[in-house]
Amino acid sequence: MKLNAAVVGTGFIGPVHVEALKRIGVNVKGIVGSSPEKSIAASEDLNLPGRYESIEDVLRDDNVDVVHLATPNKFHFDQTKLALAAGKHVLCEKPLAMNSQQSAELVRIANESGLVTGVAYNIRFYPLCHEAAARISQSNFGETLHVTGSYVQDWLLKQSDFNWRVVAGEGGDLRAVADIGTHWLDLVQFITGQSVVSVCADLQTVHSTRYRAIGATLTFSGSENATETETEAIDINTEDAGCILLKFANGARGSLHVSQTTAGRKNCLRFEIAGSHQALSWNSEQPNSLWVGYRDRPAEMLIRDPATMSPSAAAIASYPGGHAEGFPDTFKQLFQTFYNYIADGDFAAPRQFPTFDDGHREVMLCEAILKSHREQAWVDVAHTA
Ligand SMILES: NC(=O)C1=CN([C@@H]2O[C@H](COP(=O)(O)OP(=O)(O)OC[C@H]3O[C@@H](n4cnc5c(N)ncnc54)[C@H](OP(=O)(O)O)[C@@H]3O)[C@@H](O)[C@H]2O)C=CC1
Ligand SMILES: O=C1CO[C@H](CO)[C@@H](O)[C@@H]1O
Repeated sequence: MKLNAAVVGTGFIGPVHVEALKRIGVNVKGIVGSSPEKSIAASEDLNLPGRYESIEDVLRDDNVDVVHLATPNKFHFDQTKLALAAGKHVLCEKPLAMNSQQSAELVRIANESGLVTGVAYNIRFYPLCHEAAARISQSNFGETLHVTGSYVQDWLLKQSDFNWRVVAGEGGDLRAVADIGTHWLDLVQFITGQSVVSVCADLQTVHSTRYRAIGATLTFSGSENATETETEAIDINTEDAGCILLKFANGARGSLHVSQTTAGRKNCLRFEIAGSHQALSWNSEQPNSLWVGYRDRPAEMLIRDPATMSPSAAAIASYPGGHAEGFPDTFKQLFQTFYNYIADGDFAAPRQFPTFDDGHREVMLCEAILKSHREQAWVDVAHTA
């Protein structure tokens, strides 16, 4: 079954979606941005056939089966509702919504619609992250004891670095945690099969004022690339960094450090998961190797290779060992899993991709983290819709 897609959002990640969809043979009909001119220019740049001027144009097109939402966070709720009302399957970028009232409503509407919905927690789709999940589910790993790690970047280090994410009204009340910490939290819960049930957070705003270049800069473009020198001062109420203690459902303990102000760390997610017999450690900047630690024999470095990995990990690796796969491949593998599910047509089957339920749980987790920081106390994570 050949499916047709359209992408909303022409900035950093929208074109990544387009590229990944083309690689798996999905027919991408067009892309839309914030204005008719930008929408048409982006479709032309990406060699897409459609000339949509707005999301409404996309939703009117009966030939579009799936809509990808790659817009700033504050648009996800309304755009998802519109797309579902128009009968489109939806793959939404993270975080699913700005708050848990919104994300709960999206779960409800999605369930009632009978359509297929997912959230782009792409990091799960590094093959060695699936391998870690497969190994932890086996008895020789033992019980999960501790889960530690970090997600750190440097693109918001300078006071002159600016992006819509730093403004609460655009990205949400939580920023570094909701923008990148949420990937780590989704990932370790996916790998361990254990939910985070309680959190104790301490967050830090490094720059309580930032300077926005008049003529805004795009994600990852760097303040030095801003074309205008004139700036305006903006008060910032969102966190640049934070530390969070974690309790998992099985009693395991953990800690996460998140920062968008760590010089030299470009986009670095690390985890170490200690079990009662083994430990596993992985770094997104060297994603093709997974460290496996033992008490009574030398540690191993497992190299991404479909010939030696577990079946679930081999299934999402397209290239033989030694042929590095990375960030763009994670979107390809996520989308392949999502589109295969739609094409198979059995929507009662288990979903092997991040769902709106997962996205909603992440939003509730973020809210617990913010509450914990504000109260300077442990907070239990709500688990109801
Ligand atoms: N899974 C992942 O690894 C990643 C996920 N993300 C997520 O993707 C989303 C987008 O982030 P990113 O690409 O970095 O952001 P950018 O700011 O780079 O791009 C957002 C784009 O959306 C466009 N836009 C704004 N409003 C609308 C609208 N109403 N309708 C259609 N388009 C609109 C913007 O247009 P204009 O340029 O005119 O402002 C811009 O081109 C966020 O939710 C983010 O969290 C982001 C990066 C990586
Ligand atoms: O989801 C995300 C992951 O990484 C980006 C960089 O690649 C982020 O900043 C972003 O929003």
